[in-house]
Amino acid sequence: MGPRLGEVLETARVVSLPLRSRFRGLDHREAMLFEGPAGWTEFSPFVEYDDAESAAWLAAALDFGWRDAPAPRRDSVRVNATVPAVPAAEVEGILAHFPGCRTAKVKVAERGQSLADDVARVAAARTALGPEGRVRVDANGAWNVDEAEHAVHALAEFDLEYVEQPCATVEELGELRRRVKYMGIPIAADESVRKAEDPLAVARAGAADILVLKAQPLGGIARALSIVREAGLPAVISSALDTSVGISMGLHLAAALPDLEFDCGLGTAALLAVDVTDDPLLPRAGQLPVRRVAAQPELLHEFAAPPERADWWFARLERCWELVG
Ligand SMILES: O=C(O)CCC(=O)c1ccccc1C(=O)O
Ligand SMILES: [Mg+2]
Repeated sequence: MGPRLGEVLETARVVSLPLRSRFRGLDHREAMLFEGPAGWTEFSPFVEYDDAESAAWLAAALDFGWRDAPAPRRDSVRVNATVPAVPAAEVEGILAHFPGCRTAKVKVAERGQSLADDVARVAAARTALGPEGRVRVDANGAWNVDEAEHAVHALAEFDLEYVEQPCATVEELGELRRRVKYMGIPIAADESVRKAEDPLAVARAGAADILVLKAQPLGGIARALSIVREAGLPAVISSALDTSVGISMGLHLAAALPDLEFDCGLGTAALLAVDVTDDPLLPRAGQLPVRRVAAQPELLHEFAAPPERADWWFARLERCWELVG
């Protein structure tokens, strides 16, 4: 079945990849990569996540490295451009890294910024994409219900495709959804799925119209597929700012879904200044091909994390290994 720990340790490497712009307060992305019989795989919970939460990411990494992914139902996946909380003047430059993407996801509600910053950034994205483009926003749960309602009103003129995780809790999402329903702007749940004790609670409460799913935090492709099946809501598959190896895991999840009506947040390799392969999963003509990715030894070496960071990741791997069981 699964590997022995020694087998994982044999190929495991830790990288620290510079980002093109700050994202989630980061300017480098650390990730652990290792190779199983099914191919290269990625274990990259954010460094502040505790072991219990990170164990699901390890289960996903082991699943993708040691078991074949489900049969793909499509050979390419349309992706959105991901726009970090940059000044409006930088939006065009970001979008240029996502050639052919008709959809942009714009980060909003960044700490230290104002609603006017969000309005300017979203306006820039709408101007760049034109009236046929699709613009969605992601607040990562930062607004309370009143702030979210106010922001939705301020952003509605840019014709939003949906608002992702406007508030932190399922109750707040449900309340906001009732308040803005008349405007026809759907609510998507992200953290309320991937960080919740019960990922189906938000669907059961009728608090969201769309689920955003990430393969690693949900424990892998099979578990994410069963959440979609049981929730009965449309799904958007997204990355967690993974390397191209982790993106490939998300792509195989997106490719296995019976229905995929929204563009997926899997174009984020474009936010990295370097990757672990010289054939990265970068959007072309607004899409990614569904394929596996091999990490290249010379890039793993060139962008290796400092020794003390690698030691930290190996210790984390061993602690999470105990929890996965
Ligand atoms: O969905 C996307 O466009 C990219 C992924 C993304 O935004 C993201 C990346 C890392 C951590 C959290 C998130 C998020 O969707 O909140
Ligand atoms: Mg999100």
